[in-house]
Formats: sequence, structure tokens, C-alpha cells
Amino acid sequence: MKSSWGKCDPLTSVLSSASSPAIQQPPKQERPTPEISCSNAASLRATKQDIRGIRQLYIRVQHDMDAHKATVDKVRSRIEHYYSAKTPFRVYHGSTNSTRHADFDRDAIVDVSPLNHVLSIDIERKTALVEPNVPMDALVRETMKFGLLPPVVMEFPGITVGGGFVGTAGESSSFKYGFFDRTVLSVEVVLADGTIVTASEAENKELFEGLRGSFGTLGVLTMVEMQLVPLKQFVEVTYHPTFSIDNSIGKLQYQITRQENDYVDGILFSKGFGVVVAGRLVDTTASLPDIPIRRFSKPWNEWFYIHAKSLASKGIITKELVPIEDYLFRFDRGAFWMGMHAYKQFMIPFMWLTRVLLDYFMHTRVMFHSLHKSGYTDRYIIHDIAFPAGNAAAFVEYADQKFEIYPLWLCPLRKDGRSSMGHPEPYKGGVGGGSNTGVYDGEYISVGIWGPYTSSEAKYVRANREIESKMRELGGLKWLYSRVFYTEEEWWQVYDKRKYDELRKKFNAATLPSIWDKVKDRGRKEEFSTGLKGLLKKIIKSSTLLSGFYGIYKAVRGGDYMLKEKSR
Ligand SMILES: NC(=O)C1=CN([C@@H]2O[C@H](COP(=O)(O)OP(=O)(O)OC[C@H]3O[C@@H](n4cnc5c(N)ncnc54)[C@H](OP(=O)(O)O)[C@@H]3O)[C@@H](O)[C@H]2O)C=CC1
Ligand SMILES: C=C(/C=C/[C@@H](C)[C@H]1CC[C@H]2C3=CC=C4C[C@@H](O)CC[C@]4(C)[C@H]3CC[C@]12C)C(C)C
Repeated sequence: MKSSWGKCDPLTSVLSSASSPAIQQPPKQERPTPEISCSNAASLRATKQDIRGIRQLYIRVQHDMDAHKATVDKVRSRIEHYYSAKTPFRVYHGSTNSTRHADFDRDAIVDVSPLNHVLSIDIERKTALVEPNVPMDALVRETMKFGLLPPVVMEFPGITVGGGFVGTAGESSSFKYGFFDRTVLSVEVVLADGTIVTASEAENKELFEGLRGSFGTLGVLTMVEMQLVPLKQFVEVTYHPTFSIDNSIGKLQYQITRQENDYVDGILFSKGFGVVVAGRLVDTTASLPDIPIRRFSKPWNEWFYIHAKSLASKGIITKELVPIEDYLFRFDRGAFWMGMHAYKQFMIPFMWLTRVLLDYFMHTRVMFHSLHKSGYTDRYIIHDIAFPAGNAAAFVEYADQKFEIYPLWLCPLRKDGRSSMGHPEPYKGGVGGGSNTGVYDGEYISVGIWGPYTSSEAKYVRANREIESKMRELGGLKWLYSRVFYTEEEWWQVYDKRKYDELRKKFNAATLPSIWDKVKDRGRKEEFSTGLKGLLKKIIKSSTLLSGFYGIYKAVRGGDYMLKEKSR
């Protein structure tokens, strides 16, 4: 990674002032005034024209690299402290988009939340230097100012660059660019012993490859250099109705072969009805005057999945133009369709007006807060599973027969997807009904199966274990953001213990928790304090309705939702 930082010249300052700090906050909040560190900067005003005028130039922007280094140094000394004390620690950044239980010990975390800046954007090379706690919406906002866009933008605006790189993250462009980590050119990482290392394809390649899907178990990411692509203002979205499972998978696979498509995913509303959504980046509406513009970001806009369903139900192919940010974050309002379950839960009519009125609660940042405070993660079946493409239909058939959970999300993934998913063994089983033909190296289709499952803990665990067993049979790999129900023995049948342990040894990471340590299921048990407060909390947590309200109340109050509560 190059670290030649631009001098304090006027152009640099203009761009620097345009590049405001990315704060891990809901997007509607005012962003703080950016700091301008150069002495001549006060006389400069970064207007849109200024930025547009210099956009074409080759420029390296400095956004307080000294501050970055100072923060990394603090992170490093914390890590060194844990290393000498042999204390395993977790990586904390104030929020999470994982649905696994989050219960971090304050005395065993490394806090990377101040690392939340887009440090620089290189217009000519189309690259950005970004700190790990920059969330997707802030990243997109910054790169858009320079006419650029990350190739893979996860659909929830609060997902961070760091969590995305090490935590397996992707979206409808992943059939083309792979998972998010494939769009990263190099990283700065603090190893478990406090050494700061740069890793890329050219430098420390083994570490760079190993960091993909490592879930913070090889070191702490402190900076990422990522590839960008030219920005276009709209996505021309084409909705293709589908009429069976095979028809959906077939259309999905056909759409990814079409050169013009930048985005492809699909939704199955039932066994016999779905939609494949293909998107193409386009610059202006001028050449496409007859196509209506559709938005999904305002409270009064329809949720994306409802709109897609109503278009697909007409049975004909439909096209629309969607402003780029509305497309990228189209699933934020309502967390795909899962918000609909909250309405059912609280017996609120699920209609346009109530969706407008309750919009605030239905953005994923707020929903994740509610989720973790309510304990609802134990009441939902939540799995995203990447299957060898030829086995996805078999899993959907199975899910239909056993669970009838709909809608299902279908997301095609590039061939290299498996390498970003927690260090698995290669898959050597059959595909598409055929027999074992050696190591599978084809494309994947990710199936998202998410729905409420109210039952005893034993029944809930059994259902999840059944899904995981079917998944293993079909060569599927779980995204590890959600609860894992494998036993340790089953886990190591899927993941490559020898290679992973070797890597951890080589990079002195044995004092960190392993991926298994992080993801293994801890059951529903929760400890409550003694006294009236503890009793009240126990009563609340034992009721689905009350715990839901409690989660929402906590989200509205704000504050942290990941750290264990202080014992008194
Ligand atoms: N479309 C998508 O791709 C979606 C993805 N997700 C999931 O969301 C997660 C990302 O969300 P986000 O809130 O950003 O991250 P999380 O806080 O959920 O962290 C994800 C993992 O990355 C580790 N981690 C986070 N930051 C760093 C860092 N700077 N250095 C090293 N390790 C780090 C965490 O370690 P630790 O466990 O110690 O905290 C954790 O294991 C991914 O796991 C992804 O699968 C969720 C919804 C949709
Ligand atoms: C607000 C409440 C409950 C909310 C849950 C139903 C959602 C909170 C977080 C949601 C999700 C997180 C991550 C996901 C990964 C994506 O790839 C797919 C969607 C999802 C599984 C998504 C599903 C819904 C949530 C679990 C209560 C307190 C009312």
C-alpha cells in the first residue's frame, strides 16, 4: 500500500473539506463539519462546481493521516496489552449487522469505532483508502462526490468496510465482482502481537488471502484500499416474473451471463411465483424517456419487495429507473421483508399508512438494535447459505416442504465465493443430482431463508440443525453472521482445521478467539441480576410481545447494545 500523502495545497484542501468524516449513525443525522487542517484552507470553500471542476485531475486527497496513525497506535497498544496478558478479545465498533448473540465483555474488546473516515480517494486510479468503521452509506456518499462507486455495496447502510471484508458480505453485484473482500486491493492490519502489517496480492499474500472471511481472528483491520468503478446516476431495473423454482434459478443463471447486467438477484414469493431482478447502471434518463423513475428511500415509497411483487404479479417484464442510492439500499427499509413480521407480532395493520408512520423503526440500524435488545434472534430462523448453483433448487424444494418460509432471497455469487466464507474445506460432493466429480469450482447461489419460528428452544435448535444438515449434504456454506448450530465435530468437517490453525500460528494469532469460538452457539440462556429490576427483565424477556417492545424502546433510547451490562 502506498502511503505518499499529498502536500497541503489548495486543491487537496478543497477535496479534503469535501470528504467529511463518516459517522456510524443513521443517515438522517447532520454530519459534523469536517476539519480542515491546512492553514490556507479557511479561505477555500468547496462548492459543488469546484469539485466537479477538479474531478478529472489526478489527485491524492489527505484526510488527516496523522490522526489515523495516532488512532491505530492506540489500537495497537491495546492489542499488545491483550497479547502479553494472553487475553482473547473481540473487535468492537459500536454496532453490528450480525444476528449472532452480541454480548461483549468491556474488558476484552478492541474498540475500532474511531476509525471511521474515508481517508482519500484517488480519482485517476479509482481507488479509496478507507478506515474499517466506515459504513456503506457514508462510503457511497463520499465516493459519489468524486464520480465513483464501490463495485459491491451491501444493501444495509450500516454494514462496515471492516466487517464486510473479514465477515463475508456481498450483494447483487457479487456474481460479477465476488464478495466485498474481492474489491479490496490491500489492507493495513494489526496482528495479535501488535505488529502493523500491510497485506495485498503482492505483499504478504498468504495473510491477505487468509484475512478474507477470518472474522477478526487473524488480526484487526485498520485500513483498506479499495477499488472503485465509475458512478452512474441510475440503475435501469428489469423485473422478470418467474413461475417455479427451476424457472427462477434458470432465469437467474441466464441473467448473470448477460454482459449488460451489473446487478442480479431474485425473490421467491412462493414455490410457483417469484421475480428475478436485473440491474444496469445508466447515466441519464435522456435515452430512456419512457421508463418511469422509482424511489425506495422515502417513508412514503413502497418497500422494494412489495413493489417488485406487485410488478411481477402482472406476469410481464417491467423496466424502471431507480436512482443509484435508492437501488443500493433498496432492502434497508423493512430489512428485505422481515419488518412485516414485526407488524404481525404487534398486531399493527401492515399497510402503506402504517409503514409511513412507523418508518423510523423499520430501518436496519434501528432493527438490529431492537433485535439484540429484544432477544428476537432466538425466535427467528436466519440463514443465508451459498450453494453450488446446481444444488440451490434442491435446497429450495426442501425448504418449501419442511418450512414453507417465504419470501426467499436468491443471490448469485462468483466462483471464488467459497474462499471468503470462514476457511472451509473444498466441496467434492455431487451437483445437480450428479455424483461426486472432484473439487467443485463453479458459481454459487446464495439462498436467504429468514422467518419467525416460535417454539421451545429444543424444537428451534432441532429445526436449525436440520437446515444445517441439509445444507452440508448439498455443499452449502452458511454466511457466519447468524447463529451456528453445528457441534464442534461437525464444524471441523466443513472447515479446514489444519490450514486455519497453521495460518493462526504463523501470524501469532493463537491468543485470539477462533472463528469457531466466535460463532458457536451459546443457547438462549441469559443471566438476570437479582432484585426487582432483574425479575422485571426476566418477565419481559420471557414474553415475545413484551421483549419486542423492550427492544424497540431500547433502540429509541439509543446507546450501546453490544456490551454486557455492568454488574452492580
Ligand atoms: N448483504 C450482506 O452482505 C449482509 C451481510 N451481513 C453480515 O454483516 C456482517 C458485517 O457487519 P458489520 O456490522 O460491518 O460487522 P460486525 O460487527 O457484524 O462484524 C463482523 C465480523 O467482523 C469482525 N470485525 C469487524 N470489524 C473488524 C475489524 N476492523 N478488524 C477485524 N475484524 C473485524 C467481527 O469481529 P467480532 O466478532 O470480534 O466483533 C465479526 O466477527 C458480516 O458478517 C456480514 O455477513 C448482514 C446482513 C447482510
Ligand atoms: C425489530 C425486531 C426484529 C427484527 C428482525 C426481524 C430483523 C432485525 C435484523 C434483521 C436481519 C438481519 C440480517 C439479515 C441478513 C440479510 O442477508 C437478510 C436479512 C436478515 C436476516 C434480516 C432479517 C430480519 C432481522 C433479523 C423486533 C424487535 C420487532
